[in-house]
Amino acid sequence: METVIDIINLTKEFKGKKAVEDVSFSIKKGEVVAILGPNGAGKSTTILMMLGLLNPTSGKVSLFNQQPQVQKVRERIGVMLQQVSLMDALKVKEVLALFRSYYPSPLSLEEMIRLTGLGENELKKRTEKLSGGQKRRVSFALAMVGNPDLVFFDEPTVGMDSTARREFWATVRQLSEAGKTVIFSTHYLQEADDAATRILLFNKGKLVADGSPSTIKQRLLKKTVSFKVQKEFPKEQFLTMDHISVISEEKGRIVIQTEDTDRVIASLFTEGLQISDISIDKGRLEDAFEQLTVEQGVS
Ligand SMILES: Nc1ncnc2c1ncn2[C@@H]1O[C@H](COP(=O)(O)OP(=O)(O)OP(=O)(O)O)[C@@H](O)[C@H]1O
Repeated sequence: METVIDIINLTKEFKGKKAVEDVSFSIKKGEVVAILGPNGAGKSTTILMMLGLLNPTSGKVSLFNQQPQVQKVRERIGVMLQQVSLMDALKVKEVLALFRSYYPSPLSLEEMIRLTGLGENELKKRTEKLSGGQKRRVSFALAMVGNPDLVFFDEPTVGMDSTARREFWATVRQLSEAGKTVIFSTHYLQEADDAATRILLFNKGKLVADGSPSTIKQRLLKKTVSFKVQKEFPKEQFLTMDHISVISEEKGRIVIQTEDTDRVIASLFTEGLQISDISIDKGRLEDAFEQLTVEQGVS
């Protein structure tokens, strides 16, 4: 599959402070990639360098095997940023027509409407009369106007209601199926889990995890088996088992952290221990995210 983005040892310093440090990854055609991380993690700085809007201190970015500033590359990129600024005096339809005129082979107006769900009503409105959610729809349409092969969405669903969100992600899926590459940043972890084929997790300027949502979850979620015991629990013996990482006692229950809850249950029964009130907790993505961004350095 064609490589769309190649980032090699990318570093950005602001006044000697590293905002992005030695980040490398590549993205292939058709991937839907979520860029996640807490405030100040380096997401925006990385995206701005990918777009060629900020020069790296060191390292290299290439889009479609060329520098991001090259005009032919720019024509293949669509961007929707957080701050939507539209030309106030114009109607939505006029703004769309104006932007269409900038591109060599733009989408038809009908196609833009179909993709973004803009209604006749909204098209006739002046942009300053739009609600926040409607403005984002227009901004989405403008990102798509040049029929781009690569699209960047910065926190795309902020201000959208749940229906608009669902529609937006359904459209993103269609775009990916049509071979477009999509990169988005979000603070909604569930959204990254649902919509992305891959998650890049940033923390303190570094890329701390890179993988499919399920791989990341599998590696990071704290899965536990907990239960009550009649007699003393043979902790030392269980800690020697390779599928068990931590054993603790909480509120009169033994809690075993593990990557494989099935094997823990099997081991408990093989040992013939008298246990009761077993509970299995598969962990939550939100917690995994917290854990990862607190504990640094998981890669
Ligand atoms: N133009 C700038 N000048 C100085 N420091 C900057 C500049 N832009 C970003 N930084 C710093 O670089 C670090 C990374 O910022 P960045 O905006 O990339 O983070 P982010 O992950 O996008 O955060 P958020 O989720 O809050 O948007 C922060 O410490 C920030 O203060």
